[in-house]
Amino acid sequence: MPGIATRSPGGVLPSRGACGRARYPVRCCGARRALHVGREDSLGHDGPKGLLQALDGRNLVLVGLPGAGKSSVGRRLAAQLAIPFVDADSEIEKAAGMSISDIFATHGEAAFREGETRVISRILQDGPLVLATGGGAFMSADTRRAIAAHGIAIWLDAATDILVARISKRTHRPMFHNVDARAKLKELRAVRDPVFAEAPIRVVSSSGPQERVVGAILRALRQYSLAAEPTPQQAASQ
Ligand SMILES: Nc1ncnc2c1ncn2[C@@H]1O[C@H](COP(=O)(O)OP(=O)(O)OP(=O)(O)O)[C@@H](O)[C@H]1O
Ligand SMILES: O=C(O)C1=C[C@@H](O)[C@@H](O)[C@H](O)C1
Ligand SMILES: [Mg+2]
Repeated sequence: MPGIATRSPGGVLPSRGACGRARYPVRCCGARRALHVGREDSLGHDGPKGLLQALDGRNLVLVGLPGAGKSSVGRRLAAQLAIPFVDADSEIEKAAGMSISDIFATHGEAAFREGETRVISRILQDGPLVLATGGGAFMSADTRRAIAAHGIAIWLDAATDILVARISKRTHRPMFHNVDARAKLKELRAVRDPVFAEAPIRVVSSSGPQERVVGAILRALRQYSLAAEPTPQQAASQ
């Protein structure tokens, strides 16, 4: 789309390993680390530093339906980890110099999607950071590949009733203009959930304090990193 600039060319980014699962240097204190999973201190004994080390500079990329909490929970997650937070929708609006509603109205959805893929590809190169994607971003195979190469996709999922309640308080998403929010969400869910399910981590974005969802993400990340195979170097040092 004219007007949506990227600092780097779009397309698939150089891979650092298929989904990266087996390449995180994670087993720094071996199985003992598993004891920390599920405790109140979801960051574990060595706090954000240890988790970030385990993630090896990868971005944490929130995906999920509109209203799942990608932006609001993502901002809190980044604050806890003391890494930058970037919202892809806001970056697209900044790059285009207009709101998403205006992009849809002026250029159409296909042009928005092209711009979205390019902008996300560019942001992923600036990690480690927490990236909140737009609700439809993960549907792009190019974007999924770029996320797998540079980060970990975390599917924030929520019950339809919860999403409807959250969405009906907002007016800034063109997809929900003049339509029945529940029907639209069901339609989106049918198409998108099987694709969101490709994300290696799924966390339920329940109602209640957003900090609880952040805690659930941190525990899931720790579990995920614990499940990874140690690199040969780590195995040697254990
Ligand atoms: N866990 C939660 N508990 C209560 N309210 C929440 C929770 N998560 C998000 N919300 C609220 O739901 C609304 C939608 O959240 P948010 O904008 O973060 O969703 P999103 O996934 O970024 O949506 P979009 O794809 O449209 O950008 C906000 O008003 C936010 O405060
Ligand atoms: O679900 C979607 O397709 C969208 C969600 C928003 O985050 C925006 O990216 C845009 O409104 C499209
Ligand atoms: Mg958002």
